[in-house]
Amino acid sequence: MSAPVLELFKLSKAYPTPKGPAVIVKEFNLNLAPGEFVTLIGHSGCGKSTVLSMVAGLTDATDGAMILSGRETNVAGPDRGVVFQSPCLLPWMTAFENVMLGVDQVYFTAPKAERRELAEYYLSVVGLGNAMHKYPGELSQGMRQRVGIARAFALQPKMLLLDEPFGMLDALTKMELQEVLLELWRRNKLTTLMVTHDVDEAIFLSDRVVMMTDGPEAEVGDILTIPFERPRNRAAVLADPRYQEIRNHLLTFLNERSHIRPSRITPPTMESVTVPERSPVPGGAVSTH
Ligand SMILES: Nc1ncnc2c1ncn2[C@@H]1O[C@H](COP(=O)(O)OP(=O)(O)OP(=O)(O)O)[C@@H](O)[C@H]1O
Repeated sequence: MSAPVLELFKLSKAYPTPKGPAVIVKEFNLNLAPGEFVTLIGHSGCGKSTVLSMVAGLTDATDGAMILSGRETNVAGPDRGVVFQSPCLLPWMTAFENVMLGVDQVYFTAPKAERRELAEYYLSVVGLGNAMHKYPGELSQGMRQRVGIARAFALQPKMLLLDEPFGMLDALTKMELQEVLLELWRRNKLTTLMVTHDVDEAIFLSDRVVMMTDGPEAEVGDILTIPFERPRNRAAVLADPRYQEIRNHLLTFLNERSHIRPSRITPPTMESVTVPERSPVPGGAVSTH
């Protein structure tokens, strides 16, 4: 088996408070294999974004280690493309210019024509072939998020990090952009870590879904492997009898088991880096909010 692209070992984050440190995430362990698509789900405020932000190098870990492609790191870099809920585009620049901003910085030694080609290619792939010279104010929210996705892919990072990228979109646009993301991910084989509140989105997109325990001191509570073949067809996935079982497993965790801390049951050792994967069990509700 190939070496993991990302290894998180006992990653922890605490914020100072007048009453002492507030430990948000404690000893978070996870490995991502090359090209793997992993989603993080958990209750609101449990620390999902904190984990993603530490992986992005935007938040310092208080403890633990993060190894990216075999090297320990704790700073941000163009090897990780990040997409947030809102793409934060510069309003005085066109979609193309917004994408070029990052491309010019990362590939400053490449000829201008190649850099333009890169930006144009990814803007076309996300469906903005005819709108790339429009300003953010002239684009819908879904189109702006397409720019955000194109911008992340155009940097050709080693990893893609997504923090609820479709959280502000209507259901139809969300489904369209999930397909766009999956197609880009398939073509680029990018190792991806995504935070979502949407259980169905997690199932449709992921190879594995990581369930976080409730905060404070949130950790990996359970991991479920999603067995559906790729490329995935939404209708076929929804019609698969395993779909409801998987969904129920995730919802049962969120409703009944997210307060249970595996590390307090099993002493934290190197072995606990790989949380045992459980078979689906019945249960049920809708999202992690
Ligand atoms: N700079 C900070 N200082 C103190 N506490 C913080 C800071 N940033 C985040 N927190 C706390 O860390 C906890 C986890 O926040 P985080 O945004 O990671 O959760 P989340 O699971 O992504 O939430 P949501 O699903 O609602 O987006 C929250 O209780 C939050 O208040």
